[in-house]
Amino acid sequence: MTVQLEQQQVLVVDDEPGILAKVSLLLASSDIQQVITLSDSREVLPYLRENPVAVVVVDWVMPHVTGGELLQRITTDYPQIPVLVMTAMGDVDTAVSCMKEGAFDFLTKPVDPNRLVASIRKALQVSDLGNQNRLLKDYLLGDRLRFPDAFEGIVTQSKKMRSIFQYIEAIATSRLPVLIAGETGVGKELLARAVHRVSGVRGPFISLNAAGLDDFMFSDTLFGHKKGAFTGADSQRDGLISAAAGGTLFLDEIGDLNHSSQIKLLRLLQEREYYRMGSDLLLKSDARIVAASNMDFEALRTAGTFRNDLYFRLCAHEFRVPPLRERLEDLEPLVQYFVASFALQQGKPVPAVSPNLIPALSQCSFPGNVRELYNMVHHAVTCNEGGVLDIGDFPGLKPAPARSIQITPGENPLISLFGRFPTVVQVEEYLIAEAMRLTGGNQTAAAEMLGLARPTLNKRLKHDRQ
Ligand SMILES: Nc1ncnc2c1ncn2[C@@H]1O[C@H](COP(=O)(O)OP(=O)(O)OP(=O)(O)O)[C@@H](O)[C@H]1O
Repeated sequence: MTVQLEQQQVLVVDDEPGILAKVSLLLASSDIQQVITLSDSREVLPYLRENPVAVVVVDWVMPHVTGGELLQRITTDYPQIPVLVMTAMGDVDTAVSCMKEGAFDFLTKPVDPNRLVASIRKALQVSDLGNQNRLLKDYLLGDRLRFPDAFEGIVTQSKKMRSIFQYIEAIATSRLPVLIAGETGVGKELLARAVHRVSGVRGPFISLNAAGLDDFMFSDTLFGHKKGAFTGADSQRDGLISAAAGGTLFLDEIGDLNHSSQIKLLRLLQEREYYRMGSDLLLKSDARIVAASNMDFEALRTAGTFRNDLYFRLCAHEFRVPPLRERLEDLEPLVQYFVASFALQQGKPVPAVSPNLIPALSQCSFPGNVRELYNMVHHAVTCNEGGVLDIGDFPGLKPAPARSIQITPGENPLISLFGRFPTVVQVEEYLIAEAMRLTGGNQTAAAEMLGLARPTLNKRLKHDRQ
């Protein structure tokens, strides 16, 4: 769950544009890419309200809002953001007062480039660690979600699923791709929609299923084409990537993508740029990519059918949705939810669910996962007329075998002793009788052996004699 350095924004504030340009260049050449500069200190607080900034570097002396005032506001309102202060006044008093106010570091102008880069790197690490700590704390503190509405319609009681919800919240502000793995029908698309909702982007959620698309179909559907690009291209097509502007592009069945399409997708992910078919005009995309597949990527990569570089681009954030058979605690709430919604759709009273049904369903392996259960319940509710949904409403479903424990006498000393597995009362009686026998009837010694008070043993013996 690490927050990648690539996405961590460094905000540099100085009223001298020349210094801002120098610092940007220095940081870019030191592989710190996400640098935002502001020369008007009045814009800093509004910017922080809207953007996930990891580190702030401020000049101490600035018109309008001074570095000191900013430092105070940031350390109060955003205690998780380390603030580095730069100042031309290398005096001890300023250094002491800004460190007292909670600055992360203090750098004297002209700033030594190596020292500045080293200090920002350290601050980024601290910020990243802070993020992880907060996430971990949230996780340990329990089940709380910050955006429960985003997960509405995903029915679950599974801890594994709740951890996925928390992971989705943790990566919400990142714009890096997300890869969702899991068998068919586990709910990958539902979770992709949750990623979209939690991230709060304004654009739409656009879905493209890559299964069975050849390179031409994939390119045309995703990137669109220019009018006249090929026979039959009577008008321009914008493509789904254009439709997903400012939103999320969900690429389903990504493991099916052929080699040429993989290269085009890789370019889109690396450069955030693409061409419509038949056009030389380079277009930009800001859509967030969420991809899903029910295939085993390790096997695909080993077999050479899926490019390693594309995989590593896609899996900046990655999670696996467990199959239904690994979260059987979800069976009952899902059945109840589907029964109620299908009955409502069909204008029927909601049938009761027989207590035998869930144990019987628990025997199924559900290769089609929640989708398979959905279809089974749909069929059962449609056919049911008795008002109670039972095993008979599910073709081929067998009752769960009665729970009987077979123990052979040789395997268990209790069975050898009692002839069958004894009850608690039988064991108590046996223990008391044995203690009395071994102590020659001495109740005090027997009570001690049994861990009982003597009056208790006495009472038990009297009771047994009655
Ligand atoms: N936890 C859930 N609560 C309610 N409905 C669910 C849940 N999980 C899955 N479903 C339903 O099951 C069906 C399959 O879900 P979805 O399409 O998200 O699965 P998928 O993993 O994307 O499948 P595929 O790999 O075949 O594309 C949908 O009708 C979805 O609404």
